[in-house]
Amino acid sequence: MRTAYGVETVRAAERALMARLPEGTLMQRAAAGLATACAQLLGRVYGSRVVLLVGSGDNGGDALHAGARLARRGAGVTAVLLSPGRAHPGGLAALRRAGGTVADPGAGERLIERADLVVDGIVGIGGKGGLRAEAVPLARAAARSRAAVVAVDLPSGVDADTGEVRGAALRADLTVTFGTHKPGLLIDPAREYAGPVRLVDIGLGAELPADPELEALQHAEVAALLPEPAAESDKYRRGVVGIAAGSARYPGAAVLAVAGALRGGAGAVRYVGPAGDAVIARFPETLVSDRGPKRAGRVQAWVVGPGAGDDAGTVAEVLAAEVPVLVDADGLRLADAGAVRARTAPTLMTPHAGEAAALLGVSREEVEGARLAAVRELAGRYGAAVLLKGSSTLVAPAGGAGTVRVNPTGTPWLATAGSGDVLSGLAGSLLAAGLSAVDAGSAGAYLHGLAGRFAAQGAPVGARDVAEAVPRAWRDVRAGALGPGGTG
Ligand SMILES: NC(=O)C1=CN([C@@H]2O[C@H](COP(=O)(O)OP(=O)(O)OC[C@H]3O[C@@H](n4cnc5c(N)ncnc54)[C@H](O)[C@@H]3O)[C@@H](O)[C@H]2O)[C@@H](O)CC1
Ligand SMILES: [K+]
Repeated sequence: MRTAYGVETVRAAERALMARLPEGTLMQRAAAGLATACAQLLGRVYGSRVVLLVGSGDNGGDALHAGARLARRGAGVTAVLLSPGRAHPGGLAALRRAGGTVADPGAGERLIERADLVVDGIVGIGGKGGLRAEAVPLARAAARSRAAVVAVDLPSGVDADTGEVRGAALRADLTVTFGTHKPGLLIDPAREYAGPVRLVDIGLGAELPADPELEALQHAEVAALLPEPAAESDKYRRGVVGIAAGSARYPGAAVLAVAGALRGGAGAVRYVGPAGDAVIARFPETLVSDRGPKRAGRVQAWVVGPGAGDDAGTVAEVLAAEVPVLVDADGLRLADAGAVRARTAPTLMTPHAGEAAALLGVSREEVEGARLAAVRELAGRYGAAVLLKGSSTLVAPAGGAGTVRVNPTGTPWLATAGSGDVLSGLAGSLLAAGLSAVDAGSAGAYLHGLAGRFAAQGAPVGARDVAEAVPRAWRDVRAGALGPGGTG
C-alpha cells in the first residue's frame, strides 16, 4: 500500500520525531537520500555540473546539504539563491565548506542551460500560492534545458495537499520525497509535474496516524479483495450482477458494460433493457430480460446508466432496490439526489470530470484542477461512494470524509469511447460478488487500468480490447501478489 499524508499531519509527525533526535538529524537523513538519488541519476558525479535552486526554507536547506555531499564527490555545485539573505545558514555553510559556490537569481538561467542536473529546492511543504514571479523564468529554463531535474520533496509550485497547480511549476524528472508521500504527488495535475517519486525513509513512519489522506492499492491488496470461487460455489452464490443500460440509440454501451461485468467475478450477468438482442448476439451467456429491473429476477447488485439516454424511470427503479447500486453516465444526470441519499444499501457513483462538473454546477476545468476536493464534495452531497474517473482516478467513501483511494494503474490509452462502460460493468460485478463500494470501485479501476495497459502496449485500443484484457490483468494481480516476479 502506498499512502499519502497532508501537510499538517506531516508537520505534527516531524515535530514529534524531532523532539527525540539531535538537531539537524532529519535534514541530514533527507539530504543523504536526496544526494544518493541525484548521484544515481547523474551516473558519474565527478566533474558533473549541478545547479541548486534554493528558496528561503528547509526545502532549500535539504538542497544545500545534498549539494554539499555531491560537491565532496567532485561535482561542480552552484547554488542559485532566490532569497539571498534568507537561505538556510547551516546548509549554505556546508556547501561552501565542500567547495560549492553561490550565485544570484540573475545568473540562474545561464547556469541551468549548461547544467547536467538541476535540484529544485525552492519550496516544499511550506510553499503557499504557487511559484513566485522571480522563480518562473528558472522553471522555464529548467524545462528547456537538457539537464535532469530533481524536485526536493515536491515540485515547487504544486499544492502538496490537493495536487492543484496554479500557474507555473517546476517539472521534475524525479521527485525525492521525505517520510511519506504527499497527496499532491499522487493526484493530477501535480502528479505529472513530479515524475516518478522516490520515497526516502527519515523515520517518520511510527509517528503517522493510521488513516492517511490518500492510499493507493498495489497488487497484493487488490489480490486480497478479488473474489475467488470456492468448491461449493454456484453462480448465485458468486453473485448476480444486473446491468440496466443501453438504449435503442446506444446498444453498444449495454454490450460493453456486460463485457466488463462478465470479467468481474460475479457468477452471472443479468441484462435489462432495450438492447437485449445486441447483448445476446455478442454474449449468449447473459440472462436477458425486457421487463424492467423490478421484475427481472434477483440480483446482488445493479449497474445503471451507461447509454441509458433519458430513461429516468429505470434509474429510479434501480435506486429503489435494496442491493448495492453503481450509477454511471446518463444515470448520474437522471438520478434524483434525494433518492440516492435515502438509500440504505451502498451506492457507488462513477462520473468522469465533465459529469462531476455538471453535478456540482462548476466547470470541468475546476474539477480537473481540484480533483480531491471535487470527489469529497460529491460523496458528501450524495451520501454515496464516488469514483471520479481520470488519469489518477479517485474513490471517496460515502460522506466524503476519511481516506480516499487513488488508482495507480491508469493510462492515457484508456481515454477511449466506451471504456467507462466496461469499468462500470466490471466494478458492478465486484459489488455483486460482495465487495464494499469503495473496494469494488478501487479494485475495478485497478484491473481496468492494468487491462488498458496490457491491451494498449503503446498503441491505440478500443473499449472491447480493454474488456478482453481484464482476465490477464486479474491473473497478473494474483501472480504479482504471490511474490517477486509479478509486475507488482
Ligand atoms: N521539518 C522537518 O523535519 C523536515 C523538513 N524537511 C524539508 O523541509 C521542507 C519544509 O520546510 P519549510 O517549512 O521551511 O518550508 P519550505 O522550505 O517548503 O518553504 C517555506 C519558505 O518558503 C517561503 N515561501 C512560501 N511560499 C513560497 C512561494 N510560493 N514561493 C517562494 N517562497 C515561498 C516562505 O516564506 C518560507 O520562508 C520540506 O518540504 C522538506 O523539504 C526535510 O529536511 C525533512 C525534515
Ligand atoms: K521543491
